[in-house]
Order: sequence, then C-alpha cells, then structure tokens
Amino acid sequence: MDFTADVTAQMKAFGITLTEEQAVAFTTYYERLVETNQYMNLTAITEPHEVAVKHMVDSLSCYDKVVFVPESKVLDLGTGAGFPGIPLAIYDSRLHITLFDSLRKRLRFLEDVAVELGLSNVTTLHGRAEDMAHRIEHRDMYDIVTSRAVARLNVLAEWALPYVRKGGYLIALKGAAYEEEIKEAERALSILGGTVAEVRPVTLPTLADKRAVIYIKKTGMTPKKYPRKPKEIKERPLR
Ligand SMILES: C[S@@+](CC[C@H](N)C(=O)[O-])C[C@H]1O[C@@H](n2cnc3c(N)ncnc32)[C@H](O)[C@@H]1O
Repeated sequence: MDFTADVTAQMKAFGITLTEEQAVAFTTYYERLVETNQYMNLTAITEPHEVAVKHMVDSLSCYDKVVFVPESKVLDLGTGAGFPGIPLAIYDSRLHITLFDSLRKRLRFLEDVAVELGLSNVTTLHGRAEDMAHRIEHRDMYDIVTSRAVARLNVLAEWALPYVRKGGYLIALKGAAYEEEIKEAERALSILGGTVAEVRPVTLPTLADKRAVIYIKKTGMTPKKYPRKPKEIKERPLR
C-alpha cells in the first residue's frame, strides 16, 4: 500500500478522517522527512507504515476538538522533526502553531516543509525552553503547549507551564512509564500551577505498546522564578 492510502487507513482506524488533500500533505511530509534524514538526524523511524502510525497517528492522538478550539495558539516544545506540531497544522488549519526547538537546522527543515505544504498557520521559534519562557512575548501567551519525547514530566512541566496562559493546557504525549511520571511530577505541578485534568490512554492501530496523552490544565500562575537555569533544573529537578 502506498503511504497516502496507508496513512488514511491508519488514521481512520484511530477514528480520524483525513481529506485527500491532508493525506497528500502527510505524504509529502513523509517524503521530505526520509530524504532529509539521509544527511540530517531527524528520526530513527523511516519505514513507511511505522512513520504513518508512530509519527503521524501518534501526533494526532493528542487532538481533541474541545481543547484545540479554532484560533488556538499552540507551542510545540522540542518539536524536533515536527511532531506533533506539523501533523496538527495539517489536520487543523485554524490552529496557529509555533514549532519550538533549540536546534536551528531542524527548524530550517520544518520551515521548508511548511512552505512546500502551504501551511500558513505555522511559524518557528529558536531557543531553549528555559530561556524563552522569561520573555514577555512568550510567557503566559499560549493556549496550548504540546510536547512529545522531550523530558520527564516533572522537568517538562517546569519548561512548559510558564508559556501556558491561565486556563490553557500543557499536553504531554508519553510512553509506557506515564503513570510513574505523573506521580513524580505531582509536587512540580502544584508549585507551577498545573493540575492533571485528564490522562487518556492511547492504543495506536497495529501496535500494542502502552502510551498516553496527559492533559494538564494551568489553574494557577507559575511563579516568576521558574523555569530556573538549565543547570539548576538538571541538578535539582522538582520532586
Ligand atoms: C527526542 S526529540 C523529540 C522530537 C519530537 N517532539 C518527536 O516527538 O519526534 C527532542 C527535541 O527536543 C529538543 N530540545 C531538547 N531540549 C530542549 C530545550 N531545553 N529547549 C528547546 N528544545 C529542546 C531537541 O533539540 C530535540 O529536537
């Protein structure tokens, strides 16, 4: 089966209906990802079916139309090769997605992809999460921060919650150890103004591994001193 048909089928199996145009956009993204991956480290997963399921469907597993309302400002923290940010931008053109990473060359790749796919709802932001959160133009400015495979939840919360406006969400896409990570992050969340609103276990088509999407609502303001300096977070993560 070609990529377009497979991504359409796997999304369908997950309960997501793609338009033909969206399926073609996912295919072009897949092609650029694999081509560019030959000389730039973007992903360990390149087999088409695996990319369709583990990158594309997995990225959209965090989509919820009650949370991702039209015109939401979304920051994808540690976007890497664009997950989940690019799939979200393809799927819902009414979202304003900022792809955020500390590696400039990955963002350049994503800028080219966004232009080729005509994703006018995508911008990029280069910097470290711990630094940009103290800038007035980014602090408390996003309705949603998404993040997959970037840091353990207690550390991710310190990096990400400062960007979320009160009432907005940090949405973490997590693997098998998610329950343990939530426990470990309890104190961090209470200090940083986050409350676990929902933990949604995810089963991807054709896969049996354990994963979940964690929706953390920002219910209080994050104290100004957070995030602390990278060295401090590393040496003394909130526990
Ligand atoms: C393992 S990759 C995951 C990429 C993507 N989210 C995914 O799920 O495929 C982690 C990404 O986070 C970025 N990153 C790590 N620490 C960061 C920080 N402090 N600030 C911003 N980006 C960071 C890395 O450059 C890398 O691209």
